[in-house]
This record gives sequence, C-alpha cells and structure tokens, in this order.
Amino acid sequence: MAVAGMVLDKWGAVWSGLASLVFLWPMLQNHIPTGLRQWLTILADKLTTLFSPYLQITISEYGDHRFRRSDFFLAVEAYLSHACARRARRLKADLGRDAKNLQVSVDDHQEVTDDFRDAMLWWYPSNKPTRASVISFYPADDERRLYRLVFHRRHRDLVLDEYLPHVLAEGRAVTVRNRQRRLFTNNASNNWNPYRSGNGIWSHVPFEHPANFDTLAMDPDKKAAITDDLMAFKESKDYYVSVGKAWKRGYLLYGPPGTGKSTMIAAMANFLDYDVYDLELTAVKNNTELRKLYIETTGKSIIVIEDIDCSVDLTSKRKKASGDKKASSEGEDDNKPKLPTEEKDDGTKVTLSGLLNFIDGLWSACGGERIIIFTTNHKEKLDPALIRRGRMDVHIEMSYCRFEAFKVLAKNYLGVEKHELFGEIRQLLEETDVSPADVAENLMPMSKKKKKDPDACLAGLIEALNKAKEEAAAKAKEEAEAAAKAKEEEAEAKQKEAAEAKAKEAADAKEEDEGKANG
Ligand SMILES: Nc1ncnc2c1ncn2[C@@H]1O[C@H](COP(=O)(O)OP(=O)(O)OP(=O)(O)O)[C@@H](O)[C@H]1O
Ligand SMILES: [Mg+2]
Repeated sequence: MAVAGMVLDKWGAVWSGLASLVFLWPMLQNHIPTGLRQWLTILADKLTTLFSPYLQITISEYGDHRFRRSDFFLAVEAYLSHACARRARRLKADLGRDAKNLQVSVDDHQEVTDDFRDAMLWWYPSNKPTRASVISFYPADDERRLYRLVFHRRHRDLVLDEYLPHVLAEGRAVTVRNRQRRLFTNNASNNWNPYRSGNGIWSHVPFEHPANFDTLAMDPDKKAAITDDLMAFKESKDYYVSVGKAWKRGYLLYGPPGTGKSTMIAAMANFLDYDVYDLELTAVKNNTELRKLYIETTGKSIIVIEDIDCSVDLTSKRKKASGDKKASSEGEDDNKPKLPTEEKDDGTKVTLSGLLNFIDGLWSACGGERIIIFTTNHKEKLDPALIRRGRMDVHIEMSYCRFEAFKVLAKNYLGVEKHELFGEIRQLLEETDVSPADVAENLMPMSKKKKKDPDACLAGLIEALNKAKEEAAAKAKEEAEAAAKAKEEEAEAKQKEAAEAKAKEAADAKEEDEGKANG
C-alpha cells in the first residue's frame, strides 16, 4: 500500500510538473536561447511521432510554384468551405473576388472534422509566419497559410490513394461552380507585362451577358439541335480520348448583321458555364503571338474571333496562291505541308497557316474543353480550308427573322403568344427580309404610350415591315432596271464591236483587192 502510495505521489508530482511546464512555457520561451528552443521543438516533435498513432500531412499555400498559389491548396480551401464548414464552429465570411458573392470559409486555427469511409480526419487551417529577417519577394507573404490534415496511421493508404484525390476533385468542382465567369480580351503585345496586374496577355472583366437560348429567336428545331450538340460536347471527354481527338469543337456562325450571332455566343457561354475569350486578331502581331495567346487560355472556355473575314487579309493571299497553281483550295487543303511555303511567314503578321495551326495544330490540344467560334457576315469570302468540317465542325446560319423566330421575340418583349395581328405579320415576314434586331427594336415599348400596349407595338411593327417591303421592292426594281440597262449596254457594245469588226474586215479585203490589182 505504502509502495503504491509512493508511486502515485511520484506520478502526481510528474503530472503537476508537466502542467506547470505547459502553463509556464509561453513565458519561459522568451528566456530560452533560440538554438535550444529549436532543439526542444524538434525533440518534442520526435517524441510525439514516436508515441502518437496519428500522421499529419501539410498543404501549404505556395507549394513549389513560388509565384503561384498551389492548385491543391485552393482545392482544399474550396472543399473545406463547402463540405465541412457546417461542422466548424468558427467561420469567416468575405466577399468573393468579384465583390458580389458571399464566401464563407473556415476560420484560422479552427479544427474541422471530416469522415470518409468510416475514417475520421481532422483539418487544421493555420498561418505560418515567415521569418522577419528574410526579405520576401512574394505577394502578401508576411504570413503563409497552410492546412494540416491529421489522421490515424491505419488510414494512411485510404487517405493517400482515395481521400486526397477525392478532396482535389470535389474542391475543383466547387471552385468551378462558384466562380465568376469572365470575359477576356487580348492586349496589344507591346503592353504585355506579366508582373503588373491588368497588363498580362489577356485582360478580363466579369462576364454578365444575360442572353440565353430561351430568349434567342430562331427556329426551335435548329435551336434544339445546337443545344444538344453543345451538351454532347460537354459530356464527351472520354469519347474524345477514345477517338484520339483534342477535346474542342469549332462553330462557324454566319449571316447578315443583326441576326443574333454575338447573342448566340453569349447564350452558348451561359449554357455551358464557360469563360469567353474575345480575340481581337488585328492586335496580334504574328503567329507566335497567336500561339502564346492560345496557351494562356484556360479550359472550359469559348474562344471567339468575330468578323473573321474583316480581321486579317487571310483570303486574298490564299486565293492568289491557288490561282497561280490553278488548283482548288479544297484540293490544296489535302496537301497541308505546302501551306507554309505558299504564304511566306515573315513573322510580321498573322497568316492563314498560323490561324489553321491555332485551330487544330499541336498546341491547340493543350488544356482541352474549348470551343472556338468564328463569326462572319460573308461566309463565301472565307477560305474553304479555314472552315472545313473538322476545323469548324458546325456551321450555323443565322438568318432573317421568320414567323417562328418572331413568336419568341413577341413572347420575350411583349409577353404575347397569340394575337390577331400575328397572321398579317407572318405573311409580311415571309415576304420581307428583316433582321431579328430590327424586329426586336420595334417590339421594345420604349415610349410611355406604347408601354403596356402590345397592340400598338405590333401595329408599329406591321408599319415598319410594310415600309421595309416597299423599300426592298423599290430597291429590287432599281436593281432590275440597272441590270437591264447594263445588259442593254452590253448588247449595244457587242453589236458595235461586231459592226466595227465587220467594217475592218471589209476594209482589209478592199485593201487586199487593191493591192492585188496594183500588183
Ligand atoms: N436571334 C435573335 N434573338 C434575340 N435577339 C436578337 C436576335 N438577333 C438579334 N437580336 C437582338 O439584336 C441585337 C443585335 O444582335 P447581335 O449583336 O447578336 O447581332 P450580330 O449577328 O452579332 O450582328 P453583327 O453581324 O452586326 O455583329 C441584340 O442586342 C439582340 O437583342
Ligand atoms: Mg456581332
């Protein structure tokens, strides 16, 4: 009994000593020399690892890419705020990068528990102060943030092989869901400065275009075919891998001005939840720059070149080359290696071959999940090689407004699905070519008088359609007259030419006869 009492006394003394040490440690720390303090910390760590059955993984903010935040860190952050934040007792809230969405995340030093296939895991977010004596070159580098993951050593394989990949995938998915989509435009290359924000290769603003497929006026069957195609593209990563193709798709939108080409691009971006890169080709100096721009785009994006026929003189050169060779462009296309020699790329401009490489060269496979869209008012002006299937996989004609498209506009703008004037409008739309932009303008009740009056708007539209019809008829008449006149003039010229030729022939014959007589 006495022995037991002594042992208990001894342990009691040890525990109370340890408790005092823990209590006094913060005060003592300041009096212990740095070297000894570090040694004690290492010793404590070693003792912990020796006796503790728990393992720890650290994920730090800057990882090995010292200038870029680690993707894994960002994924963990997103995962924790989404999947585990509800279990944390201290959270912090802030506005997201776009200053609109409220983002809630786990507060520093707040333990968060997670369970995965019956394994218990603990996450500890914390700050690691950098040494004050070290001069730092990194942005906001005074404190590096990190996450510590603690788990029992028997779950080691589960955590490394399954849990961490799960965190990465979930975190990325959450980031994509929460992100503010952006609209990028390329800067002129003499302003490129990767170290200054806003002066990179691409500048961006939040993408906020409200267009969607429901409000887009076009034939419903055509619309359904496009959305089906987009959906199939989005979901067919494995298919593209299996057929050995880069995961991208080209769309050519063509049609007269105001038929909704740009609106369609915005609707596609909203439908797919992609970023948009609006590439201004005239600001790109040469093919090398074009390639750089491509590499700097991210996946899940739409790359747009508007009015491709006006951006760069891509056609005349190619036509000239094909004219010289007396070969059709399509024929040439099969013979691709000849392209660069046909257009001498002197490095001072974007050439057709540069653009072809941009669309389906080796670099174009980097990153994946991209849609490339060209728009033009004049499809016939484009080189067939540029828009052949495989490069521009889908050609979509945006045409003048017909009755089906009008019905969508009437519903959007006036909330009307049936009206007695619809019959007349249908007739007029069949006979007249007007763009949806013109129809929409007439349906927009801007004046107070028209505000709540679909009748007035539709009557105004009928008036505008009649006017357009008359103008078109007058123009057609004028053109027909001009054509008839030209034909007449041509016939007259031909007649004159024939008469002159005949007279010359007669004169020559006479001259010959006279010559013979004299001879
Ligand atoms: N099919 C459409 N459905 C709904 N609105 C349309 C449609 N077409 C045009 N509009 C309206 O007309 C305006 C102009 O359309 P948009 O800019 O998309 O035409 P575009 O084909 O790109 O013309 P451009 O060839 O001149 O660039 C848009 O703001 C939109 O409101
Ligand atoms: Mg446009």
